[in-house]
Amino acid sequence: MSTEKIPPPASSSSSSSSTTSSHYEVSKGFNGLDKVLLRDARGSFAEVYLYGAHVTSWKNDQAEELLFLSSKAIFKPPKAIRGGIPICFPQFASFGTLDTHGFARNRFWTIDDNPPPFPTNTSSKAFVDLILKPSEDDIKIWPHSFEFRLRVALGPGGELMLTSRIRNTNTDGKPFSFTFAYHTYFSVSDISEVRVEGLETLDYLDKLQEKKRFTEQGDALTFESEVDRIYLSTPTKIAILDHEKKRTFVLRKDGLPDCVVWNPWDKKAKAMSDFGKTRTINCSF
Ligand SMILES: O=P(O)(O)OC[C@H]1O[C@@H](O)[C@H](O)[C@@H](O)[C@@H]1O
Repeated sequence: MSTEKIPPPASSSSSSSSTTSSHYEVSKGFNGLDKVLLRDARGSFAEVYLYGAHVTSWKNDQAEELLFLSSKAIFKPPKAIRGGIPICFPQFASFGTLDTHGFARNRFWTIDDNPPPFPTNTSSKAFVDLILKPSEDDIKIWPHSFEFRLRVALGPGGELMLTSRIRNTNTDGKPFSFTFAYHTYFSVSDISEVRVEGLETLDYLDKLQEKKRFTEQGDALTFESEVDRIYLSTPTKIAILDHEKKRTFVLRKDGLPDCVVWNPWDKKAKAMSDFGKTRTINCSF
């Protein structure tokens, strides 16, 4: 994910650290939960809670926050954090028997300082590798053994890069299938001023109409009421244009064909005790 923008001036913020590596710092966050801080040489920043491997902040080199994090977010297990980037695994939404969006977003992940090498080397100097393995209780509700490795990195231009590697470690060699999403909440100024480009002419399942299939007609997707759709077979590049902020989020993805666009609008947002406001657009892959 990256942004293109005409930036206003802003000050930078700092946070005290308790552990450091050459690539990240570990610090205490809300309710004493551990969080990892990433900073690059140009001043871009990301914050990742080990609870859920949840990215809760991504700032550009002007210290502008790019993700929405609800002011009412509850940083307390087993509740998932509202905003940022929840990881939905092994189930997206209610596509299965597990609780909505699976359990990875409300488990404690650990830092993996010795991950298997990546096929291509990234030039990032600010990154962290996290890992989740199922507990015995997890295996009772989802009977598969796995290793989920997530790398969160800041790219050379301050881009936020997430890479997931999921390995089947079932001892009997049994395959498993899963659904997965980065459930990113982007911070936008006024949702009525936002357009999403790259989804036009595509088919989508409308979750507000019993997942019926429709074809997107407009030049770009705009918002006038609640939207909750799964766009199918989407391109590798999608853009979110925020006219008021004069900012464009450019989303690039690989290996994740579908794209979920969700905005709860006022009524649904108010019904969620941990939501706060609706100036957000949720794009999940
Ligand atoms: O409240 P949760 O479990 O984080 O889910 C938030 C939303 O997640 C979206 O992906 C779903 O399409 C919505 O229907 C849902 O309300």
